[in-house]
Amino acid sequence: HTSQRPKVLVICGSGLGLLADGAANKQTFRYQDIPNFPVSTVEGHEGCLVFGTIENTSCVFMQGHFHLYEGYSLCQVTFPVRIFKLIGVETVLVTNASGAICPDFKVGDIMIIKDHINLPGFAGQHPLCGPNDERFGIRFPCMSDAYSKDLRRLTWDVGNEIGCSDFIREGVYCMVSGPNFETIAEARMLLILGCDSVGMSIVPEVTVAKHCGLRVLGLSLITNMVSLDYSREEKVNHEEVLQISKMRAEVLQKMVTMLISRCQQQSINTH
Ligand SMILES: O=P(O)(O)O[C@@H]1C[C@H](O)[C@@H](CO)O1
Ligand SMILES: Nc1nc2[nH]cnc2c(=O)[nH]1
Repeated sequence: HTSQRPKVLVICGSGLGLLADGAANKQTFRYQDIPNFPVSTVEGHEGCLVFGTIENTSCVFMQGHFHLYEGYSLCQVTFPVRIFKLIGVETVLVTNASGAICPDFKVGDIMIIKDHINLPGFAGQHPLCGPNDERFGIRFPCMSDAYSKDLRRLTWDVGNEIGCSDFIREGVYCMVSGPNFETIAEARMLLILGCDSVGMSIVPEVTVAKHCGLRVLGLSLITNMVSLDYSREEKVNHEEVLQISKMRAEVLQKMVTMLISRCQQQSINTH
């Protein structure tokens, strides 16, 4: 149904579907119309695939991704990554919303993901469990460089250029399965473990992307501060997450659009 053959996949997290707005020549398909594609069940995830171009780079945007807490297996959650690998995608830009564990972070910060902790993976919920499909990658992939250093550096440069260096951070993202937000004891544990932010997504997709040789950049929008203190009265909710995503969507869109066009200009080919 499309002649576009994207080189870049952008996965839009909660409330971040607007990231596709920077693309030209758009063609949109609903997940529900694509055979065997999962459908989005969470508010803030439109459930559409948008093909388009940024400068001369062909891209595809997933407006909404899938979560364990929706009842999907990790095979279903990561299925689109392998589809796009087969279509010819080389770079994956994942975005999501997360809560700050690092007390120095602020709501509205954009955290460049330096590394992650795959907490469900520790408990055997891992997308690469089962027979290894050698067509995609090796049995024991290395994850010590999951997030491209070149793309992280480029993100700092782009952030400085568009004047948002004040709210760009870099840190370690931890995935939990959700759907509940953290207890205070859990949040304190995550701080001790070295996590800077916590959320419910993208680690399975990044793991599968890295396994099949894709280059990955991860940007996590800090939508709330996670309570580390029993005396704190504020309570996090999904509406607040969506509200902050909406507030930052425009700047993130500018950043993503510039990053994609810069990648093309500099033709960074290292993974
Ligand atoms: O889908 P992402 O990871 O962007 O969104 C986070 C995790 C939950 O889906 C939701 C909770 O508010 O935000
Ligand atoms: N687990 C988790 N996911 C989030 N997504 C957005 N904020 C949060 C949070 O505080 N905790």
